[in-house]
Amino acid sequence: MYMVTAEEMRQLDRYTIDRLGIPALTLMENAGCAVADEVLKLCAERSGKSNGGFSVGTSDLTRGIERAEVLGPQWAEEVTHTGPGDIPGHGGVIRTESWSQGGHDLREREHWYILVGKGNNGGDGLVVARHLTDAGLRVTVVYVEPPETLRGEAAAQRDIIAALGIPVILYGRDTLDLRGASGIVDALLGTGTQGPPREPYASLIREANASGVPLVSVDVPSGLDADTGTLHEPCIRARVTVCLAYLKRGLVQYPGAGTAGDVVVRYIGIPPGLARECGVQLRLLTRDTLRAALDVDVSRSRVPDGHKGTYGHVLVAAGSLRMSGAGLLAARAALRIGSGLVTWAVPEALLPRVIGAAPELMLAAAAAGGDGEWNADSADELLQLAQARDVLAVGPGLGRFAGDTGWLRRLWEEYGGPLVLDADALNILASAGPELEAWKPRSAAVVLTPHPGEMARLLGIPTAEVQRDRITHAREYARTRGVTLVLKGARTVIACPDGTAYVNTTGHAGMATGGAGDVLTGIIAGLLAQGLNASQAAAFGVYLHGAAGETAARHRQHPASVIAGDIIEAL
Ligand SMILES: NC(=O)C1=CN([C@@H]2O[C@H](COP(=O)(O)OP(=O)(O)OC[C@H]3O[C@@H](n4cnc5c(N)ncnc54)[C@H](O)[C@@H]3O)[C@@H](O)[C@H]2O)[C@@H](O)CC1
Ligand SMILES: [K+]
Repeated sequence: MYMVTAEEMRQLDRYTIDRLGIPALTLMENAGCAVADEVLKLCAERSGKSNGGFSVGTSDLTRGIERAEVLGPQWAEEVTHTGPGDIPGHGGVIRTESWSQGGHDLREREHWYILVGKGNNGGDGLVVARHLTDAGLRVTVVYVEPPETLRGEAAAQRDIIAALGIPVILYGRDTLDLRGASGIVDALLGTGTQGPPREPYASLIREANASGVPLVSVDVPSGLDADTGTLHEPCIRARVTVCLAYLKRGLVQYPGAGTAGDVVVRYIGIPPGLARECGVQLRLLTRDTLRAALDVDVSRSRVPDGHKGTYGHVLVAAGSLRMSGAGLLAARAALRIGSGLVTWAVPEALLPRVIGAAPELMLAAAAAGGDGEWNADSADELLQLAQARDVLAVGPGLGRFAGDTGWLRRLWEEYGGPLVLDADALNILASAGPELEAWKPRSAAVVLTPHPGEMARLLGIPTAEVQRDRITHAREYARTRGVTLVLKGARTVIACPDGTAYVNTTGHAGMATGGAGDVLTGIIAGLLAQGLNASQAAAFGVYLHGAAGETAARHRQHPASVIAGDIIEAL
């Protein structure tokens, strides 16, 4: 599934309207219909009729066109049998699907307020108001600005609402108490928002949040930066966000993801493939994306006559006296993900202490010096060890590194296979600063796996700035440095040198635990060793890491109890 910025969405809208000739009013109609459908589902869930929704012909992609799920006796479609379909000459079934959900009951129970802004988001809201009225709900439209100020398609919708006699009030002039509502549709601000909501929008958003009533946002919660996920003050806290046509980036990145509630992306008539044609390169990372966009064999089939050489040999250079566990976790994860062989290189003095820690691992001593720490002399030994290995992973638990950037530069320039850099290796890379420009470009892949703090050091900016727009920073770095970059944290971003990028959704907050990152390094290295390219290994590795964390949480019965070793065991 593609993810777009507000500007990309505007271009896709314009293309659909101007070049394909689909009228803007049609898109707005579909949008409003889709949102009304989601509101009705919420009503049905609330009344206990939770085994379905009700949809009109503008149905979404996943469920196909012209679906009608039956919600209960008074919602049922009428079916007239005109004869068995298999007897020639007898017609088929006549089925009438009524949008009206009917019943006095519903009107008594459901009174929805539709908060309408001045732009097209408000226009969508007016379509919702009409459809909910037709479905039998009690509806009140709340204009935040005088209705005369609406323009274009939104003005056309305003006139229809007036012609139908649907009750409207003007915020600030008429009395409004949202607390009595059964639900609120937030159609105040969409992708056309500039900066924090101004008055009177801001006050109305605060009132809606304070009402305690379930909120359904149209496209994005009003007050959310659709591109970055930054929350302006104030911002709607939605129960459900019905996102139109394509997922907006801000709904997937925190803190935006935390204020959007359940996000439903609905088809509104814009061809789904248009995003690709228009050059959108950002996708949500799902099994489908892995299969279709990244060509990953998610079933992980193995050749029947394979041997350990078939599945690659990883060299992990990680761990030091005080942080040997980081190295062990990375190396064990590389094994568990299916590498044929894994060699774990440690400083010589550490070797006797880790023998037997994981009998499946091969061990190697590097960085002689007697203090159990890494030093600059180890470059030769590592390069020699790496020659016969398919992947080199460096970084977890290196600790104090007694040397300068020259050590890493040698591994970078002289090792010919894929390189995975994490943790302390990233700090060495960051300290290289602009000198990095002079490093010989690698022909084999580099995968960097920074957490936000490490990313901030790589970029020389504050961590908060990285977090403010994770997608943009990750993509910029990957493109300019020619590396595959995994920016860790909730909703990990995977950015590739060609500009494509993915946002992961697997995993949970319980994975914020010591060593989880080391496990990811091992997973990615292990996938590279098995022949996946850097984008595949990074994306699939992140996806599997999160999915394994979910399995571990179920096993432990609480996410907080998951520790890094559990993630390895759950792989
Ligand atoms: N363009 C299209 O073809 C379609 C657009 N759609 C809807 O249209 C929305 C985008 O519509 P618009 O571009 O009209 O923009 P919006 O409706 O998001 O908002 C624009 C209006 O809000 C005002 N505004 C902007 N920032 C503000 C702030 N911080 N405080 C107070 N007022 C502010 C502007 O003056 C403008 O009048 C989408 O989110 C979606 O809901 C859908 O109808 C589908 C089709
Ligand atoms: K909105």
